[in-house]
Amino acid sequence: MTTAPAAPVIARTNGPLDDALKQLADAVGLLNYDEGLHHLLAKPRREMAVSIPLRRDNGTIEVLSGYRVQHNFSRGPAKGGLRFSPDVSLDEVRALAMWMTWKCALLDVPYGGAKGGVTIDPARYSSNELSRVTRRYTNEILPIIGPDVDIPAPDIGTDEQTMAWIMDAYSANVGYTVPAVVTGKPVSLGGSLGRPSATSRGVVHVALAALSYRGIAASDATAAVQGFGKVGAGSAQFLAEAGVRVVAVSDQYGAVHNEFGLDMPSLHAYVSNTGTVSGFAGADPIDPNELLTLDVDLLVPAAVESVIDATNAHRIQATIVVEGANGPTTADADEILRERGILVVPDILANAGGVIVSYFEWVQGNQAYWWTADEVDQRLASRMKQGWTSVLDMAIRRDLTLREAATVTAVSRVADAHLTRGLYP
Ligand SMILES: NC(=O)c1ccc[n+]([C@@H]2O[C@H](COP(=O)([O-])OP(=O)(O)OC[C@H]3O[C@@H](n4cnc5c(N)ncnc54)[C@H](OP(=O)(O)O)[C@@H]3O)[C@@H](O)[C@H]2O)c1
Ligand SMILES: N[C@@H](CCC(=O)O)C(=O)O
Repeated sequence: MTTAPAAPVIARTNGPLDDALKQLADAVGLLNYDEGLHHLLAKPRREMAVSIPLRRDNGTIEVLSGYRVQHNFSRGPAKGGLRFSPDVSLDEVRALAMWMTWKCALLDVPYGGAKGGVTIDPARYSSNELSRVTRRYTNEILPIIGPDVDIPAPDIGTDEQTMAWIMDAYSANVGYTVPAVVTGKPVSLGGSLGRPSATSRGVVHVALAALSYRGIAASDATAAVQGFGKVGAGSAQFLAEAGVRVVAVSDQYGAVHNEFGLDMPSLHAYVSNTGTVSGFAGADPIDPNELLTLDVDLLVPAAVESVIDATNAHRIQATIVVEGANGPTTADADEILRERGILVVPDILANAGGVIVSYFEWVQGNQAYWWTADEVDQRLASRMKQGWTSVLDMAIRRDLTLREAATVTAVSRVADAHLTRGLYP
């Protein structure tokens, strides 16, 4: 068993579901949809809540809570990550599932939206315990997942290994090997090259486009990145490779700052869950809450929901916020940032790189030829740039924020699918 980490220092507000519903209501208003269609788009199509009994390595028994919410599958199988975090609740998973629907529709990936979660702090459990939790969770949600039904992928607290366990548990149950039941699995089991870095690369593609739109050269730009996991660490690294001066990064327990730019080659020396962020030569520790309000050109929240809220939105100094995380900006804060002229590149566009390459992985399973890492990166870049251009064009044409333009585009595609299929009640 791993050592218990120190208590997190960043406070979170609740209410991602309220934020997701508010964004949908705004889009429905702009699209002039009736109440019935609004209701259809707001309500998840299917939800499952499960209990997960776990015998711990020390012999004691715990019963954990798990969820899988399929918000929509009008455009294809449900799709979305599985989160292991102590903050997981049914409402959080509902919000995340809805955002997956809009993300897939916006980037024209032929999936609906889903999300799963287990209320657990993975840092406090051994790998064997996490394997048992994942396998039992998979067995419980087995009736509603499958390669053409709902396809999980990594999210907070889960990774390639978690996907391998899901694939194994699912395959053992059905009696044959089903790689396409998950994406984000190891390459040795049919995973795609470039999937681990896809979300971060996508974040950086749109971040560079947003900097250019605001007339800021990458080589003159500074950035701060909150969260140093699968999305945040890669974002910091790829921004630095593009010439951006990354002056601060943080994780759940600490943050470091260097006004001359963090020494990214030492990035891999970084150690998480130690109570401090380490491994950055010449960097000073700062309060992680301060990272969000640093005077930088670009802020990339890449950790959890609701970190930019009404209490700190007035103090954000960045010119551009690129949402690497899902739901990092509350609805109240969004309004404040809009009034202050801060450009917010919304999550459903900014962090779509992961699900785009998940789709490549899912499709490649049936192909004779598998794309090289360079081919994956090129295809990803082209879809992200296309997504950025179409959202920006619509925002300018209709005088909308980027979030409104993105949500309106996505919601109208999902509504069209419902109406064309004749699912409208
Ligand atoms: N993975 C994907 O493919 C993907 C794709 C699209 C969007 N996303 C979204 O991106 C975000 C991050 O996901 P991830 O996959 O990078 O997860 P991850 O690998 O588990 O990393 C999460 C990071 O956030 C930090 N963190 C957690 N709680 C925090 C808090 N309260 N304040 C500040 N930092 C905190 C963690 O710190 P510790 O290391 O100290 O725990 C860790 O550095 C989530 O919103 C996720 O939904 C992920
Ligand atoms: N969890 C990721 C990836 C989803 C996927 O690849 O299915 C997201 O929020 O977009």
